[in-house]
Amino acid sequence: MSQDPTAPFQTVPAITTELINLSAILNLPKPTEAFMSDIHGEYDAFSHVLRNGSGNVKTKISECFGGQMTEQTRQQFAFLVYYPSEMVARAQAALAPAELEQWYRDQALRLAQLLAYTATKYTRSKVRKALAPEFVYITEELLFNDPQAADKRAYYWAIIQNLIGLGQVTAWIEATAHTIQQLTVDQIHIIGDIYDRGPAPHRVVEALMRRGHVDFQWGNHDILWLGGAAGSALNIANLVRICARYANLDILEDTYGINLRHLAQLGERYDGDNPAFQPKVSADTTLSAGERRAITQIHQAILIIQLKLEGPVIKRRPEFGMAGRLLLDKLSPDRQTITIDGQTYSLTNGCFDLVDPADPYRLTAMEQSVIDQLVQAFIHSEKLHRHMDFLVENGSMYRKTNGNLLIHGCVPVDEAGEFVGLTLAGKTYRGAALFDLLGTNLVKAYQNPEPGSLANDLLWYLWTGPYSPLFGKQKMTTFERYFIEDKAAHDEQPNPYYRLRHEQAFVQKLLTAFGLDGERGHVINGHTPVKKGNSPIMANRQMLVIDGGFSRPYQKTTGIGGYTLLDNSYGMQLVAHQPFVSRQDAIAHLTDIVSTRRVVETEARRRTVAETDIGHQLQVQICLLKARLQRLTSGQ
Ligand SMILES: O=P(O)(O)OC[C@H]1O[C@](O)(COP(=O)(O)O)[C@@H](O)[C@@H]1O
Ligand SMILES: [Mn+2]
Repeated sequence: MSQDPTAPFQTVPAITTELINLSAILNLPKPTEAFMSDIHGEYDAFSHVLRNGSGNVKTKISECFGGQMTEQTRQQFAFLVYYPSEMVARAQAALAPAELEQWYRDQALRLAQLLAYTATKYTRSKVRKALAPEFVYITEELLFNDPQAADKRAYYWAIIQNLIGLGQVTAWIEATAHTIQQLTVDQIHIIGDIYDRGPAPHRVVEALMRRGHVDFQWGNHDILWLGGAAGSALNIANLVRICARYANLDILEDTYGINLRHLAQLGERYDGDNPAFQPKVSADTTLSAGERRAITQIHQAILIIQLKLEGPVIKRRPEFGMAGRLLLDKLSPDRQTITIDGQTYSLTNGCFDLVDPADPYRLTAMEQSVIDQLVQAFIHSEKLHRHMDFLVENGSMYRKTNGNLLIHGCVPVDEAGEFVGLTLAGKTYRGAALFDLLGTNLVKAYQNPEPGSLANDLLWYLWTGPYSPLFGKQKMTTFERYFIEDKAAHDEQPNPYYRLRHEQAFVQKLLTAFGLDGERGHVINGHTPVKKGNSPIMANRQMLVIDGGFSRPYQKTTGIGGYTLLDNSYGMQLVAHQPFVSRQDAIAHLTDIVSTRRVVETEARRRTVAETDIGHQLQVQICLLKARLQRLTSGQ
């Protein structure tokens, strides 16, 4: 049971002080929340948005310094807050010693002023926790003293002068810039899909671990990795395939210590030039011809393992309703065609030599040993577990926060908008119950890896099952996308949710079904890139789709980088981002990648902490403390 936070306050003075403290907090402005999703391993782009607080740092600078700065100065100063070490290095390289000293003084003063401005929304104790411990004393002195006050001026400047003289100013600038980043956005909500397609998901997780104040809604791609760590062979086959597809196998080998040598040996059985399996890389890739060839081979080997592994799971779990995905047994004897749902398609780029027509789902001895070794490597990767522990501990299938519902994919429904779901042991789980069932099983499967158990099989269902809220489509046409040219066969049929989510009544029904206020809440979704020309704001502003558009391979579809959402005391704003080129480029050209802000909701009056979930908890504590005070003062 969680501890009673009012327990330490038992005497009249202690209760009185705490009551004053809590009531004051309730009156502070509501802290800013940022919502991001579909980061897909693009660490640099994500880190940029984290550093600029979805454009919020720049807004704070404008508010704090008003007309004092030119646009160029403001931009340079903003970049000092985002990338302090790089911007300091730039100044050091460009300025003569005397100019540099002046620069340090100017920047230190500005940073202290901006920090004071961003800190006004918070209690002193919260600000102290956000300060770098080694500079707490100095920074507090700068924060709470006015450089303009005559009697304090000399003291104030002496602190800055000493920081410079003692060679600490650079470290202080870096620490303070990070504190400003942190205070500009209080809580970060990630609506899923940190992993896959991009090169550095592990760095995204590590950045979030460092930063704290973060929660996740698991995305279907995150589930592949969570499931991998829990020993699901199918999840592993899928994620290794995607790593090969996007030339990211080094995440496995170098970051997570998963040896792919056996898989590469198996790959030698395949055609290194098969066009359907060439890695998807940008034109400026540094892959050698040999690497390209090896990846192409691995890609085929692991897809065939995946397709074979699907057979037994689909057969032992008829309740998953996935018999339509049994495809290897539908190949023609010559492997030139396949018949799906009565329609025969010719196959291109086939690679079925290791598929035994008499027993198509049987793994060869080598395939079996490759996948067994991979499963062991995933279960025992210490670093992977550290990252997945963080995702499990701070994550969930959905989240209700300050009246809003956060979900990666969808709430599965039928054409009429009625909730549908998974029937297990005669019981049908739909709506919130479906999420709860899948979430409980996920944690169970993660904590106790048991390949072949229902909980373990559900990890794969979450990735691709027809009623998986994280997938949201009727089927995943992976086989068809590799081997059939006819695009009609690639259709995955999105759940009717994606049509209905444009309607306000439907969104209100969802909110109510999850125990939220249908009139006031919002559903916040990730998962589906917002295509060029489409609006991310639907259902009379109650449905917000914020695929961050970080994924480079998908930027052709979105046309822009994508969206993030900010919710502060004034209301909600949707921030559109341009594609991010690179960290070096952003710093060299001071490009912010924030293009436009669209107001979703404006509050008639500024919202306070009292109107947030935390505020409601504080109000309960206030009631308890008042009752205790009354008992003490009335002598009961
Ligand atoms: O473009 P890729 O990487 O081949 O992936 C396509 C597959 O990804 C999916 O869209 C799932 O990934 P998302 O969660 O990113 O949408 C599948 O529905 C589809 O089959
Ligand atoms: Mn997704």
